[in-house]
Amino acid sequence: MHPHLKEVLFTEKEIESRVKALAHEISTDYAGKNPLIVGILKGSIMFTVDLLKALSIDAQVDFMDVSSYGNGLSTSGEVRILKDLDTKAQGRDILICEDIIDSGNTLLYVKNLLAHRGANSVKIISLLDKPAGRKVKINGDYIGFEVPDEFVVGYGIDYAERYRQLPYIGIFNTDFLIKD
Ligand SMILES: O=P(O)(O)OC[C@H]1O[C@H](OP(=O)(O)OP(=O)(O)O)[C@H](O)[C@@H]1O
Ligand code: HPA
Ligand SMILES: [Mg+2]
Repeated sequence: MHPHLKEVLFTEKEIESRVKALAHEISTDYAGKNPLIVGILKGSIMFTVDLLKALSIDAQVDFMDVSSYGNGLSTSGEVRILKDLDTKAQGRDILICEDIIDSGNTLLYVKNLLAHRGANSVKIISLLDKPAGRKVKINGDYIGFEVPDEFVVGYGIDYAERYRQLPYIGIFNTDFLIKD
């Protein structure tokens, strides 16, 4: 375990098997469709790639970069688009692929935006759900794991751009907070 973590929540093996089960569910539910998987950068990079590899249906992928956390532990509440989709949302079955739903601000914003652009359907898949963090009413359609009210890192998820490379997910030890 990385020395800046308090605890490992999900091992590489546990993540791998949960992602495969989610991919199986998606492949069944979207059979005969060609969903557009929209990965939200950067936290969802590993999850989006692993999910895509495990799908048994045709799908397309695109990315949006939206950010609201900066380098801190709490959301600014203001969601900014840093990179928009290259693909038209109009008429598509969109599956937004996230690493974590915490306050819900990011997903509420992205879901409304894509629905406004005339998508045929917009659903949410998130590897992690932190219900205790919720500030707005939004839920995922597919969830990998529930997490406690702690700041988690690893498998794409960062604190101040660190720990994304870890193949497992754990609780960040706030003794290692960067103070300025
Ligand atoms: O439900 P919320 O409170 O909105 O939090 C969830 C979002 O926050 C994180 O992204 P962040 O803004 O840190 O960007 P990053 O993915 O590039 O780290 C995370 O990856 C989610 O996208
Ligand atoms: O628990 C978290 N960890 C990292 N980034 C986050 N963005 C929202 N919640 C979290
Ligand atoms: Mg972040």
